[in-house]
Amino acid sequence: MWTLTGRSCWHRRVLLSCATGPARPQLPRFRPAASHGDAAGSWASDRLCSSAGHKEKPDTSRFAVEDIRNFSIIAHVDHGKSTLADRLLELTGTIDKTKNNKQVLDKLQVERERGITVKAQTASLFYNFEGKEYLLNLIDTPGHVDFSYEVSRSLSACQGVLLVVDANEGIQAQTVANFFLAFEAQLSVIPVINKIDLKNADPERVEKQIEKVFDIPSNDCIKISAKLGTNVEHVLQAVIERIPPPKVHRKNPLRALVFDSTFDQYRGVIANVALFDGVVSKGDKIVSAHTQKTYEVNEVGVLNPNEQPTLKLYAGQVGYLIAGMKDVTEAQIGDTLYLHNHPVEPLPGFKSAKPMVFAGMYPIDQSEYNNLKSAIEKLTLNDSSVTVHRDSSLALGAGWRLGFLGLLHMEVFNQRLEQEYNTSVVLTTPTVPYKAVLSSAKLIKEYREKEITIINPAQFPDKSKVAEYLEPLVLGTIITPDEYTGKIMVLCQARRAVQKHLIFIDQNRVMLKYLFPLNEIVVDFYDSLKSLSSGYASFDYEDAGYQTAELVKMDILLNGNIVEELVTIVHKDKAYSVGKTICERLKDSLPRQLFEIAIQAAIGNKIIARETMVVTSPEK
Ligand SMILES: Nc1nc2c(ncn2[C@@H]2O[C@H](COP(=O)(O)OP(=O)(O)OP(=O)(O)O)[C@@H](O)[C@H]2O)c(=O)[nH]1
Repeated sequence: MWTLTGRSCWHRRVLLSCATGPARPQLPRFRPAASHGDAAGSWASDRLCSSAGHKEKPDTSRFAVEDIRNFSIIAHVDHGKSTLADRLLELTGTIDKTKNNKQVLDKLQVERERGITVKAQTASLFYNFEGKEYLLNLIDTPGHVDFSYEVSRSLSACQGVLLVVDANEGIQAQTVANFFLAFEAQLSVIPVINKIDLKNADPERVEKQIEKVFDIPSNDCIKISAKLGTNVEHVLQAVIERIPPPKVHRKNPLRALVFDSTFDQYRGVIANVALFDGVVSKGDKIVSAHTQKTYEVNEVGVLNPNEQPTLKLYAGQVGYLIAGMKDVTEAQIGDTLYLHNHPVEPLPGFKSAKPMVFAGMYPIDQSEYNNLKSAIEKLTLNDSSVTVHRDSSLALGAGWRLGFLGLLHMEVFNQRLEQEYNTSVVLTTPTVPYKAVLSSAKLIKEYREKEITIINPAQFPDKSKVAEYLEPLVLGTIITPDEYTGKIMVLCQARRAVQKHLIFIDQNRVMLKYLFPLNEIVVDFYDSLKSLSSGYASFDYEDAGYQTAELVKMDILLNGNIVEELVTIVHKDKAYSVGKTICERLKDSLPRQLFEIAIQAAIGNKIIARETMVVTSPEK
């Protein structure tokens, strides 16, 4: 028998060693880290081109609404958004042309290390076209499905998009998802076929795909090499000619949408704003429609891509605003800011992000609780798609249960906490949000709702209280060369998926749509898909509601004691295989002990799997 202290100590070590979460989701290739000192936010500043004259306060008053274009770059992962952004920054003189300009807008350390964009980034470009100067506000967006909330928010500040498609890979799953985000937002779409310099590039085939899938005439496509700069000037021309200027009224009272925000230790909240009406200047008194609090504006400016103070910001422009918001809860993404004494109808804002996975997060040491709390608050200001609930665990103490848009999102958030806030955390195994429909009026009264969402498996309500359990569904899109279709169908069936759609997007590429239980794809589906299609299939998914499911709670016991943090919810049909796998993995990963440990998986009182960790003799 363990003493309580002894047990919880040992128990805690067990959790630390096994609470590493599941296998990594789709991790893109690793680019070398940026040089030392490339802290978030500082990287691009020294690359601002002084010869372009924008180091002084840019005067944005000279841009009439007709001279402004607001656009995003959207694409599947790795199709070249950030590289195209680099070339656009160079062509407009925003940064010097040097060989070192690689993904300049990917400023975060995590982005440069992983070679992916996780945070949308804005840059205001000043461009002279046919004797007239334009203000082009560009927002570079992430491609990975876990960061699609960044894309949809960015689109709210835009009238058009550059839809970048790789000339070799063609349309992929995130190309389709991102196109429909832009289409639903009624934005002008300019298709850009990138990487035409590649040996296997087939831009004509990709043009046909774009025509077939998106109904965009093939001669609307611009064929470029962002890497070499080929035809990139045509992209700027198309932005000016094909994207309409914003529809705004400068004479109306101020209406500004907060579409993103960051926290600066010294200056407080920096809100990225798109002005739909009016003008805002330093010294103005503004009100948050969300909190009704009044603030004085300390600074306004454009992002070039670093903050460049200006005298004013005018309707139609995209920029930033600092107004002494010190508390992170004051700056809500989606909020409308207006002038004191000039209330306006708030802008629609954004649908809140729907977390797809939840995991417990705890400080390694409880004395770090307050530091971690403040770090999480600041980081969630910059990443509003993370949801936070207070939680506690016997072994790990006080902590939180955080909701993320996917496992890569969870990893990136964790990495940013470490890199930007110098914290270390324990993350528990992620779970998807199940629901339970309560069975009686008495229970509904007790819980104050008919349906409860279970974000912590330890709180899975007993069957006696429940009319039915529900599991979350997603509609998955898979694009693959035809030769892998059969194997992919088998994989999908094994994941309890139901086929909804199959079309050929060209002679040998298929687009499949399947309804999946979210739980079946969240951990290792993408890895399996990639390995059985030799890396060629791509995958994206969107929320598709809930379905009734036969769910059971599976306890994991170590020497007969339930480990609350390892409780899992599983579909009844998969309980045996999941229980067996967990026991085997625990046996391999737990630290060896001087006593035998029985590792068991149980449903109620019934043991369904068991492994035994044998005694290791102490080293002589
Ligand atoms: N050959 C060639 N490679 C390119 C071109 N454009 C981009 N690349 C390469 O493609 C890879 C991905 O480019 P990125 O610009 O990071 O792609 P992205 O779409 O921003 O990636 P995410 O932000 O992770 O979605 C990098 O290795 C680039 O150097 C091109 O025109 N030709």
